Amino acid sequence: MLVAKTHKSGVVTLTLCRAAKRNALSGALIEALGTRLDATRDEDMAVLVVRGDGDRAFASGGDLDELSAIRTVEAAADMSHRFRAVLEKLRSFPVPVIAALNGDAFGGGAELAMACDLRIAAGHARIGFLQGKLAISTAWGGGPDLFAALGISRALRLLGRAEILSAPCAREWGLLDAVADDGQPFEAFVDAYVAGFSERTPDVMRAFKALAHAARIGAPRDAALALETKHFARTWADDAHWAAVEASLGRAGKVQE
Ligand SMILES: CC[C@@H](C(=O)O)C(=O)SCCNC(=O)CCNC(=O)[C@H](O)C(C)(C)COP(=O)(O)OP(=O)(O)OC[C@H]1O[C@@H](n2cnc3c(N)ncnc32)[C@H](O)[C@@H]1OP(=O)(O)O
Repeated sequence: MLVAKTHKSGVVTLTLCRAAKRNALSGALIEALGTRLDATRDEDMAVLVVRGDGDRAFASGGDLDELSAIRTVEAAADMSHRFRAVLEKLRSFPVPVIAALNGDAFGGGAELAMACDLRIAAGHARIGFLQGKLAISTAWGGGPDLFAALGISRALRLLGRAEILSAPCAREWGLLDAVADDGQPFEAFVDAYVAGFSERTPDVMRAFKALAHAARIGAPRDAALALETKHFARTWADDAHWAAVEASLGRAGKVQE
């Protein structure tokens, strides 16, 4: 199995299972990821986690052995479109997607991480857009994602110098939202981080993701506002909202006594 799936308390986790090749993104692995994403998008969940198997790599990029068969401009463009289409499934996934970097995210692996909405990492993980070193540019939407996340100057620096950032540095730059403490087991770190999201109802997380996606694609303000109203009205009228209001008033009452 190339992409394993677990579902626990509102959290679906997809794991890239190619640790012997540092989760290098072969055509088969990318296709399996796309299939899993399609089969998962309507499940009842608050958040999706994507991670790699093992502790060396989240994903070491495109499979360099396999991709070496691609030698023409047309075939390269075709590969770029096919792989990017799968990463688009993450960008437009109906709930927030968290990339949990169990190890290095290099090249296309960094693009995969950027296609997710949030990134967290083990302390030893690194992020590197190494494409320039291989005399290529980004291919799967990671370039635009990186400029949006870091701004022109820092994104150009990372790409142009093919710099590798340590997890603490990537956190300082805002590429990572959280980094595991020294000695903290990775699974416990991920569970604790994700719990903050999985406490929310799936509908609320779908609403927030819709806004996040609108922001990512630079949707016109009118469209973003229409989305906001649509999701807000739905969540407002839902029983979960009124149960939360009751619970909140009950707590407030106790404080006043
Ligand atoms: C269009 C593609 C482009 C993009 O989308 O932008 C790319 O992604 S290009 C790829 C960019 N990535 C890299 O250049 C990273 C290459 N890998 C490494 O630097 C290292 O492997 C590592 C990730 C730092 C891990 O190092 P280590 O733990 O020491 O493992 P090994 O180096 O010994 O590798 C083990 C095993 O895995 C194979 N491997 C690793 N990465 C790839 C890869 N990207 N493609 C294919 N195979 C990969 C490596 O060859 C070893 O195989 P065996 O020798 O058979 O054990």
